[in-house]
Amino acid sequence: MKLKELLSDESAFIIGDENTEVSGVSYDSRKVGKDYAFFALSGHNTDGRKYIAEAIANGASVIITDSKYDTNDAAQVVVKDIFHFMSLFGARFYNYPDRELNIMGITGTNGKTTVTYMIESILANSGIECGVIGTVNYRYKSKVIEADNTTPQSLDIYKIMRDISDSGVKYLVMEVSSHALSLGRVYGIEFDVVVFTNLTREHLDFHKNMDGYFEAKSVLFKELGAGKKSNKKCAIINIDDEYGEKLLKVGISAEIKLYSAIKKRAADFKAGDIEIANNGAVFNLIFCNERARIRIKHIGLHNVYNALAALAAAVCSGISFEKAVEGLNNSRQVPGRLEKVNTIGLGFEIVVDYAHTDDALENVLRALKEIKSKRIITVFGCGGDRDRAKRPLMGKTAVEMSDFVFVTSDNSRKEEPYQIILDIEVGIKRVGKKNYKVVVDRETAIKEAIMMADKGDIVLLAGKGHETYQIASCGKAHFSDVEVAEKYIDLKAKQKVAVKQVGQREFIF
Ligand SMILES: CC(=O)N[C@H]1[C@@H](OP(=O)(O)OP(=O)(O)OC[C@H]2O[C@@H](n3ccc(=O)[nH]c3=O)[C@H](O)[C@@H]2O)O[C@H](CO)[C@@H](O)[C@@H]1O[C@H](C)C(=O)N[C@@H](C)C(=O)N[C@H](CCC(=O)O)C(=O)O
Ligand SMILES: Nc1ncnc2c1ncn2[C@@H]1O[C@H](COP(=O)(O)OP(=O)(O)OP(=O)(O)O)[C@@H](O)[C@H]1O
Repeated sequence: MKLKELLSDESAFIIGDENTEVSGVSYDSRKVGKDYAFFALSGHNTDGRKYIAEAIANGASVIITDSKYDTNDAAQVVVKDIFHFMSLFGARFYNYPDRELNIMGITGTNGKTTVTYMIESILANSGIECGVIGTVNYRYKSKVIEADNTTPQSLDIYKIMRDISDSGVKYLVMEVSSHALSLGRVYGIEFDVVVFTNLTREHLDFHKNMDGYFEAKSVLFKELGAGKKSNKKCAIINIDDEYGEKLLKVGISAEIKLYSAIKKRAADFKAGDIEIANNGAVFNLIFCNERARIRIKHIGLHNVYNALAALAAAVCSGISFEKAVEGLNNSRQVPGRLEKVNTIGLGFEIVVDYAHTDDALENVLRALKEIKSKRIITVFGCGGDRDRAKRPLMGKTAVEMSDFVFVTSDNSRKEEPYQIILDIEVGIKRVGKKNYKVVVDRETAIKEAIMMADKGDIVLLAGKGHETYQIASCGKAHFSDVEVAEKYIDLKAKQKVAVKQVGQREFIF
């Protein structure tokens, strides 16, 4: 493909031959091959411009930058907004795979992953295969790609979309993070259905304030309908959330469908008569003249909202209400979201959940409180190099809604774990609670929680969910809450047997 075929009417200043051949695209010099176009992105750790020489040495024929670079060894395109330009370039390089797919984009602070899994189950129930891009992984057919980001860079999205479409799959369900929206990772992608789940405090290290965070999310809705696809587009909004209401005012030029559960709002998809049990939730779902009793295996009111969002997205994508209901009722467990660990008959429960905001923690603890348990023992920490302000809020929520809390580490990254815990303790001390213990090492904290647990208790391991790693200043090491829990469940079971045996012997002699 010639460079000039990949350029369009965006403002771009070309230095060199526009007939230069382009055989690949990359924003990472280490992945550049012969005749690649290299995008020199300014990053948060380093500047891609520093790697231009390496990219050229690896075979780059074109360099794309946002300020002129001194070289005669490759053609150069100087652009104003490199992230937007990269997305449009990717669309042309991969020949607009988004136009061949029915794409659902899910955004919001919490629930994105769960909703994508529910939609995947609904589609599967209708015999429809779909690709999924999200926090847990990127997958289609039998292919599973490890996820570095919830929403990857535009070039990666276009590459995956091309592969998905070429494999014969027609649907894509994608989580769209606020970072992706701010950094142009989905710029120009032609979505068919977009969903807003909720907006609560998160990522304010990046967005500065809630207005900035909301602005980022609203981009997905403002841009819906732009592009070449002629089919009807649909925006699905949780109207029980105050930011859902705000979203209605941003100017959406597509059909809007609202969903509501507890607040008696006028909505297209409504849940009523909600019953939360310890094995799931049951509720009535009403859409136009249709009504169904839904039984999902996911506990908690927040999952009723997720189910409404998923069903609405599926129906707006052409799935019949009846089939969507059937699929929802059969939707599978989401890895690391209220995932139960087998406690081999010890009489208490262990639940692993990805809650890493105060709102998510509150929702999960509320869901667990609805299941009649003796005590709730929570293990949690907060991530390093990320939004500091949520730490005391999570501390407060944890001690107020649990019987006992182990405050520990969770991806401390370059920060000192104990420093993060001190921030958490600020919130705990503010409410004067003493029902907690600091155990910096996460494995030890999980062990202590399991050893403390007794019949009828629930141990919540919050924050890491599906993750199989722990990131600290020394690097990334394998770590899984589920595996660690299983290890100490096993130990506790063995100790119990040993105690029993000792007891029996004492009885015999
Ligand atoms: C803050 C942020 O968005 N960072 C993303 C960004 O990395 P960065 O800016 O740190 O990149 P950098 O290391 O400074 O490098 C700058 C440029 O030089 C290039 N480079 C670098 C080294 C080299 O040898 N050669 C080379 O060409 C890099 O490829 C890059 O293009 O570009 C990377 C490649 O695409 C992303 O993986 C990375 O996400 C990091 C891992 C991250 O943690 N991002 C978070 C904040 C994020 O985006 N999260 C949201 C979800 C949030 C949520 O809802 O929970 C997400 O969508 O994932
Ligand atoms: N609709 C919801 N409202 C509030 N909290 C929720 C909701 N759904 C899930 N949660 C909580 O948020 C956690 C993350 O859920 P999920 O992974 O589905 O959301 P997400 O938006 O994909 O999050 P992330 O972007 O951090 O990956 C869950 O483990 C649960 O604690």
